[in-house]
Amino acid sequence: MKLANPAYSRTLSAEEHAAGLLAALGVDLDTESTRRTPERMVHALQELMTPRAFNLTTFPNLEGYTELVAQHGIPVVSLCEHHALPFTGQAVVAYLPDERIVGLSKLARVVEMFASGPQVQERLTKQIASYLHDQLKARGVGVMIRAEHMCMTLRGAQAPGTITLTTSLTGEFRDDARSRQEFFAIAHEGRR
Ligand SMILES: Nc1nc2c(ncn2[C@@H]2O[C@H](COP(=O)(O)OP(=O)(O)OP(=O)(O)O)[C@@H](O)[C@H]2O)c(=O)[nH]1
Ligand SMILES: [Zn+2]
Repeated sequence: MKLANPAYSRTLSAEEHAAGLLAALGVDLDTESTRRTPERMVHALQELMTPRAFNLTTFPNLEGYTELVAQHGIPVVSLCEHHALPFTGQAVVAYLPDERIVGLSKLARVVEMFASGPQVQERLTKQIASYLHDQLKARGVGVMIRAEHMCMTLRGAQAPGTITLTTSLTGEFRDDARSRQEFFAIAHEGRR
């Protein structure tokens, strides 16, 4: 990862920037333990910002399954775009199939795809729902995320234990009161 900075006559590598940042904050980078810290820091951030590639495999809904399909406990690991600190939690993803059903593992992969990189929880939640709605041509998609933001539990407000809950509903989940109720009942049932 190269970061261009017009203030420099050449392009500094992300590693050099990391070393500069840590040194400016007073971290001694001249010990056996910290010598490779800038490199590790860049790799760690790259890991958090790079989603794994996958195919969104779907199958024909031959049985005409029309009820809700829901998955609980999908891990959410993302970076708050305001502080570049992690926020982590779990997602519930549900959809009402029409002509296609999705490979179940793909729900977790879609969450990872949008969670990778700087985010806000509201946008993440909405992106997952909109993407699945469009790709599956589902009758409805519901997403609920519960997450802890390190930027407000470890520092700043220092409010450990706070959990932020966001939801995004499309199609029948948004427009039909019964479907919406069913989504929320199922989403809260899986609460851990
Ligand atoms: N809406 C939303 N806000 C977020 C999210 N992640 C972090 N934030 C908030 O972004 C805000 C940034 O506010 P600032 O006042 O600029 O930052 P700050 O001075 O570090 O504020 P404190 O965190 O209150 O110490 C904070 O209130 C964070 O809690 C998110 O996913 N969604
Ligand atoms: Zn933050």
